[in-house]
Amino acid sequence: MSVIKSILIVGGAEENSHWLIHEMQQRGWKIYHSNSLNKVKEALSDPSLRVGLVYLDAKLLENRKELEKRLSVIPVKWIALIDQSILDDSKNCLTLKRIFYAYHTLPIDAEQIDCLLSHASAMMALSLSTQGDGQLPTDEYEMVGATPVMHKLFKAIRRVAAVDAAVFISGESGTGKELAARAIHEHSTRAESPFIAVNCAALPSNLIQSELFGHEKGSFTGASQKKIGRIEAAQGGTLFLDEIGDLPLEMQVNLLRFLEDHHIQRVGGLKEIPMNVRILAATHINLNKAVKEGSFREDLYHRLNVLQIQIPPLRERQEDIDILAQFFFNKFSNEKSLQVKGFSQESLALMRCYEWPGNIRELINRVRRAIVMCENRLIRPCDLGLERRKTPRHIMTLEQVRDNAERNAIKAALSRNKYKIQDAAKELGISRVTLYRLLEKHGIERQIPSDIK
Ligand SMILES: Nc1ncnc2c1ncn2[C@@H]1O[C@H](COP(=O)(O)OP(=O)(O)OP(=O)(O)O)[C@@H](O)[C@H]1O
Repeated sequence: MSVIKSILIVGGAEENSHWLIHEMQQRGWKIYHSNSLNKVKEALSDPSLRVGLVYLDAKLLENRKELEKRLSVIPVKWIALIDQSILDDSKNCLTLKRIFYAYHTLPIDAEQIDCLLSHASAMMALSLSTQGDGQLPTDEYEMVGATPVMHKLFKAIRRVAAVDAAVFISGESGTGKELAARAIHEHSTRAESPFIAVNCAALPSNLIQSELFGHEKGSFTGASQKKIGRIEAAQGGTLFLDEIGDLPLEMQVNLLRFLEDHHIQRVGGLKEIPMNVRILAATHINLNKAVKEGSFREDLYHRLNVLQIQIPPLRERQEDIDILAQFFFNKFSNEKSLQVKGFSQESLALMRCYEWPGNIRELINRVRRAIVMCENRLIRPCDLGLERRKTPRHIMTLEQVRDNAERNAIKAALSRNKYKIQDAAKELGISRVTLYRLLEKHGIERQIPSDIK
């Protein structure tokens, strides 16, 4: 699931801050609001606080040094809410650059702020995790994601977790269906009871009945002991039926019967055992199609499909790739005493435009492999096995083409202007702050020019 979400909001005229607080609460953030930087004690005791929003007006900027001092001791990534005119003063720009993760010019666009907050929050959690305090850009179920589509997913998970109906989780292989199922369980009132995952595709056909429903001693050759089945093991908790589309038709009938009357009978047993189990099911195949083709029972499909959760493929949330790659890098890099510090810009760029047919599972494998194979400070495309997979120019998205053009123009302007930010920005027709932001965005190395040190 997403970062446990708390924000500290500082300042703002009453009506503006009320509106902002309301909008952010709607999007699942927990808010601490203070009119003054002196009164943020309560927020500081919340370990999930990773990001702060401050209305940076001319009054606050009057005592710039004091402001910088106060902001920098609060361990969050700061986002400034500013009037466009603040950028006219180069000293303001410096303060923005030094202290803030990002800024947003008023009026507020709640969607954009939500997105900025998610990124800042995830980046803060990443820095914390690299400092070794074990905090990650996730909650305890380790679902990383800062994009709007992942936000929607986290919200949906919380919503379905609050009720007890069956949930059908769909998504391509390796997208995180099981992780989502665990998150639903952990957020539900059943969290203290067992979560049992069954991969229906991996059950040997002759043992499915006994695996799911259990058996009594001596009920068939080899049944030397009584065995509790997976359904019974989930008593009081949640049963996750993965790859449900692979369940043979005859087993589908038995499962349906259990879903309808909430009782099971062990193989060879006579007793009807009452069950209290919540069912979550998933598949990567199109079950609608399977129903039409007759390989999946329609009545069972409707029983399982009361609520739906759809997990997006990785290629539809490219903006999460950097965070995910860094997350897995942090997770696995202690496997090799590390010379390796992270990813080269080229690797990150290639990862962003790669299709990821195996989704997050493939990303994990490639990052793990790269950590082992890498002989340099930074992981290169060849370490990831992505060097020949560069998306050919003719199928680049417009966004990628724009990105490349932007990066090249900035590099050329910097080099023409001897890396002087002010001159390069002037030539490019943008403010210095914008140029700093773009350097950060494209990971372009820079020298701090003497005129703004
Ligand atoms: N959002 C996420 N953040 C971090 N790790 C993730 C995320 N989603 C998935 N993973 C990791 O990716 C791997 C694959 O996830 P999972 O097994 O849940 O996928 P799945 O969709 O159930 O796969 P399959 O269709 O093959 O059963 C797991 O190691 C899981 O921990």
